[in-house]
This record gives sequence, C-alpha cells and structure tokens, in this order.
Amino acid sequence: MTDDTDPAPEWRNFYGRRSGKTIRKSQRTYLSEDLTTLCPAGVSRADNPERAPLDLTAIFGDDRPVWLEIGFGGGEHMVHMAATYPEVGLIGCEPFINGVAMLLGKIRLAGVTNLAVYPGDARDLLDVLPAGSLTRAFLNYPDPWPKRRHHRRRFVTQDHLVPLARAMAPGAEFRVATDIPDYVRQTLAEVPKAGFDLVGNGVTAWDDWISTRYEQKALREGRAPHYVTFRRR
Ligand SMILES: C[S@@+](CC[C@H](N)C(=O)[O-])C[C@H]1O[C@@H](n2cnc3c(N)ncnc32)[C@H](O)[C@@H]1O
Repeated sequence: MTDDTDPAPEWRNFYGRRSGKTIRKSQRTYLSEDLTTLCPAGVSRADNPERAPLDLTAIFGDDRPVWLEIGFGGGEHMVHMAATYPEVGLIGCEPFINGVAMLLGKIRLAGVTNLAVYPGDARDLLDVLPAGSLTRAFLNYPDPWPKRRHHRRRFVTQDHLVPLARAMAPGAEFRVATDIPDYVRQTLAEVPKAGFDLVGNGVTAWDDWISTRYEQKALREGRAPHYVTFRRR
C-alpha cells in the first residue's frame, strides 16, 4: 500500500518523521480504522490554529468526569482505567506511534469505549482542554532525561505543569509514578509551584494501579517505583 492509498497517511507521515520508526502493516490497519474515530478533531495546531477549547461533552457523549493520561506508552494503564471506571472518560496522548498502535489493539481486546486518543504531544492537548475540565491526571514513568543539562526537558517543569494545572479542576488528583529518585526530587519541588498540594509520596501503589511495561522494566533492572500524589488547589 502506498501513501496515496492509505486512508490516514497524515498520521503515518507525521509519526514517521517524529519517531524515525516504520509502522508495521498490522499496526497501520489499527491506525487507519480506529484512530479516525478515537482521535478528537481540533487538537493539532493544523486542525485548530485558534486553539479553541475541545467540546468534551461531544467527545464522550455526556458530561462524565474526564481523566487524562500523559504518555500512555503501550496503553495498559489507560485501558485498565477505562475498564475499571466505565463511568469516566479517559483521554490519553502519546507521540510514539508504535505505542498508539499497541493501545488500539488493547482497546479492541478489552472492548472499552470510554476513551479518546491524541497521537501526539501533551502540550498540544493541554492547550485545548477546557479550563478546569479534568478531575484526574496520570503521569506514569515519564521520560527520565537523566543528564542534568536535560532536566528542563522533563514533564515536571512549569512549561508543562502550568497548562496542566489550568486544565484541572480544584480538588482534582494528579498522580506521578517514577523509578528515578531525582525525578521524585524535581516533582516534589516543581508541582506545588504550579498550584498543587502533595497528598501522598510512597512506595506502595494506588489501590487501582496496574503495573506498566516501563515499571516492569524498572523492576527487572532493580529500580524501585515511587508513587506521588497531588491535589489541585
Ligand atoms: C518511559 S515511557 C513510559 C510509558 C508508559 N507510561 C509506561 O509506564 O510504560 C514515557 C512515555 O512518555 C511519552 N512522552 C514523552 N514526551 C511526551 C509528551 N510531550 N507528550 C506525551 N507523551 C510523551 C514517550 O513517548 C513514552 O512513551
């Protein structure tokens, strides 16, 4: 199949450039068949240059609570949350196209319908989420950027946290899981500055947690998980 006949060539081209990876034919099928319905219109800058807020009621079909997962990786946590909380709408973003394809496969297997997917950068999505629209957000094993000169690329910087705080309702919960002690340090220093209070910081997972691919890798390599919880002021 050539680019000209692919029903969703723009996604393949976009991610081909970003990740430098080839998308397998089976994954391409998921992308073209499922992403069309799961990806809300109006998130990308090309689609929505004015950055008008998304209509979450139209996306989920009613006024249900909406939760966000940033960087869902292979999607196991996102599908688990969607299945555990069918009364909630889950919106997730992930720029790694093979991760998006894995999520789409898991959505098919689980038969969950309360999800929306943005195959791109969290900042694009945060820009267009209505103010105060989220009641929970998950940041599971964000890219660690271990070198000191790269710490400013971490998600837990004000460039990301201020838009996240704007999108979250007062009292909303923000969960961060990481295996990197210096990431915990930066999280504890930066997240409260953006308008959150720390409500939990431990090595015991949340009751409804499901271990992710990245957590399994960390455990195999001998790194201990940290589970940090904040509440939006
Ligand atoms: C270390 S992986 C963890 C994946 C998954 N959450 C897990 O626990 O297995 C970090 C993920 O964050 C994604 N990511 C990095 N920057 C991002 C951004 N700006 N917006 C959304 N996702 C991002 C990466 O593509 C990657 O899949």
